Amino acid sequence: MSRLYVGSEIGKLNRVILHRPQLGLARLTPSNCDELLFDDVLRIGKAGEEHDKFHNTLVEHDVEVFLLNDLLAETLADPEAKKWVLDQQCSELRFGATMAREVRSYMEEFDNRELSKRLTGGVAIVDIDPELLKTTPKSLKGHMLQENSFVIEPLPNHLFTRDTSCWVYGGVSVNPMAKPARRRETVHLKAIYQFHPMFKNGDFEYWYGKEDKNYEGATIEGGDVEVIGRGKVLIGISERTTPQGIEALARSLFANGAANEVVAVDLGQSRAAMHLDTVLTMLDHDAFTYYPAVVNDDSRHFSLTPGDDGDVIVHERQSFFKTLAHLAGVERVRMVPTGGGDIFAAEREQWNDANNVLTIRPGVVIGYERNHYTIDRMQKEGIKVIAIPGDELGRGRGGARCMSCPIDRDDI
Ligand SMILES: NC(=O)NCCC[C@H](N)C(=O)O
Repeated sequence: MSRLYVGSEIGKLNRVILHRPQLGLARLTPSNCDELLFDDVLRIGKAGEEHDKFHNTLVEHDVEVFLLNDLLAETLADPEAKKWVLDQQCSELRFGATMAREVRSYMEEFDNRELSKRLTGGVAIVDIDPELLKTTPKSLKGHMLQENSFVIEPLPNHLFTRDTSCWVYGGVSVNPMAKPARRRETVHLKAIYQFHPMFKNGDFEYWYGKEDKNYEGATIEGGDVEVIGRGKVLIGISERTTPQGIEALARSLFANGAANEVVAVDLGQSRAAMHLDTVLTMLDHDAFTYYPAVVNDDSRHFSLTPGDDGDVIVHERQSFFKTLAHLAGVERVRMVPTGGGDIFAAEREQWNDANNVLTIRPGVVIGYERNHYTIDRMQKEGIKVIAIPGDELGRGRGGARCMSCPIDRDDI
């Protein structure tokens, strides 16, 4: 059984989960893309090519890649897993009893590969039979469907595998997502981790999100969670990750002795800086890239440490850069800011995920080639940047770090 363990942000990256988006992107239109958290419609073929380039770059650098649709299809081969996934995705609460039956029997006809594709890419009313549901006298929802309605909503943000689940040391958090457009993604990751042969008997813990319950406001998204190493974890308080979510994850990590300190940093609430990794990412033992307009030495931040009886002790700290040095276990940190032209260049490059690079070993990162000012600055600090195209993929507002979920990474 291969190791399931993520010991750091920058140690040698061994295995990741990616999602190559196709059908999900084909469903994006100008009228639904806002709701689906994309800023535009994409050129699907081009986005696929860019993703292949990212995938191949990882393989060339000795990283083993697993694709979400393959893992999900293999998971669905287990009848218990298939039943569980369909119970979740075709529930009566979602459709009403009659329509739930119709949708379920439609989905059950697919082979596992096609079912995986449809669960992630969505099913539109026109894919089934528009007449069938409209004329079902017992389904009120059926009567209300329009020609462009979805029966199973597409999940184009599965592209950002970092967010839906995140591995922290010897376990995983299957994340309760903040935005309705992403909540169903978690069902697929839960199914994979519970039933897929690679994970089913794996030696790992569940830190958070495993129970089938409403987590209300206690949301976490993996883009906010950075595993610094040496038992330290840095988490953004953001548009997506709440203080109560962080506290719950910290308690669970501490209860198991998996972490000894969690630092939570306030990022405010904005779409541009929706996750910590859109404004701050670790590049090397002592180097981070950051977007100073959102996160800087004055950022409000708190240290959570284990207290008595399972409680956490919270204390506010001063000087965020000193805290980063403390977390990284170094004397001082080198901070590489976004951009390098003027303030406009910095804002443009942050928007295009200049800070959202994927470190594959200390001092070596993968990032979008378009962010040349930030790349230049990183190179001047001795960081090796492997540039990939991302003009289409970037319209979903995520870069290489967001598009990868490490499941095996070395300690530092
Ligand atoms: N970690 C990240 O920053 N992930 C990017 C997520 C982008 C996606 N369109 C979203 O809004 O959730």
